[in-house]
Amino acid sequence: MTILRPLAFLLPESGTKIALIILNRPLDIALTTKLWTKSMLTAATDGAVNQLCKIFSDNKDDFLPDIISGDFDSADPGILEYYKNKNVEIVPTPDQDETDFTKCLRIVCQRLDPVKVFSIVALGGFGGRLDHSLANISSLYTAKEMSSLPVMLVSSSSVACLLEKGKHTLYCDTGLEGDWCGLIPIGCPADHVTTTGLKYNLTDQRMAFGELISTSNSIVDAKVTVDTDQPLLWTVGYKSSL
Ligand SMILES: Nc1ncnc2c1ncn2[C@@H]1O[C@H](COP(=O)(O)OP(=O)(O)OP(=O)(O)O)[C@@H](O)[C@H]1O
Ligand SMILES: Cc1ncc(C[n+]2csc(CCO)c2C)c(N)n1
Repeated sequence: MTILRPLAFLLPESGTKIALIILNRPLDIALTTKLWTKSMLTAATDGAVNQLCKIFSDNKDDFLPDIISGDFDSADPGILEYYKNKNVEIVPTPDQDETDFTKCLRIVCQRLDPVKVFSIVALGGFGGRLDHSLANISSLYTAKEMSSLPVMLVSSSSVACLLEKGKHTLYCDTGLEGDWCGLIPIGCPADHVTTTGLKYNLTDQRMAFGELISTSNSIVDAKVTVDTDQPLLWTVGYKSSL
């Protein structure tokens, strides 16, 4: 059984440290700053350095990532040079069979101390290109082979993480949960899914695209349970402040 508080990484408590991966999507200054201060390790993937420079143009030295990785087809060469001169570690990941995010996750999982970090947060998971967004979800599957830490994909209004087959207790008690959630059988159908704590619960039901997927659902109990025979994507909206 796993226990997860999916939005804990958004709380200001200093005891809950994260590893932060910045993806190449427009960044929100307030959210990025908040997550940065909670990070023990920060990594930027390729074109994400352009996004960092855009929002922190006047104070980018206060937000130097620990690692910049990628195939470097998107990062502005001048910006990359800037970070290199600031002694930021640049890790080229030229392989063209995996996305920069998957390759960055592997590096981060090798470097982080799983005792000190309670989750890996990837900022900029959705929006823009659908192929990238789907690849980012696929990376959540790959990440399960790299680390037992939860990986949270974050966009401007949604958070998503992968629930492996088995029983899960999700504490949705941060006060930041939005008014919608979803449970999606994205890799393959799940034949037996039971939930509690949701407005629309499932009772030993089959979930599959073209049959039943759970969208526009909502949390009605601070404790949500999910019992599934296949991995499911859990997604929830969040409010940017309490
Ligand atoms: N439009 C997008 N939507 C969601 N995620 C994105 C998008 N664009 C980029 N990303 C994420 O940011 C990472 C780094 O982006 P980058 O600029 O390197 O994209 P790319 O060069 O087009 O593709 P790749 O990252 O696969 O080499 C990607 O691996 C992906 O996870
Ligand atoms: C079947 C298949 N489809 C697409 C790609 C292309 N691709 C996937 S990830 C990636 C890296 C992008 O930075 C690239 C180019 C491939 N290799 N194999």
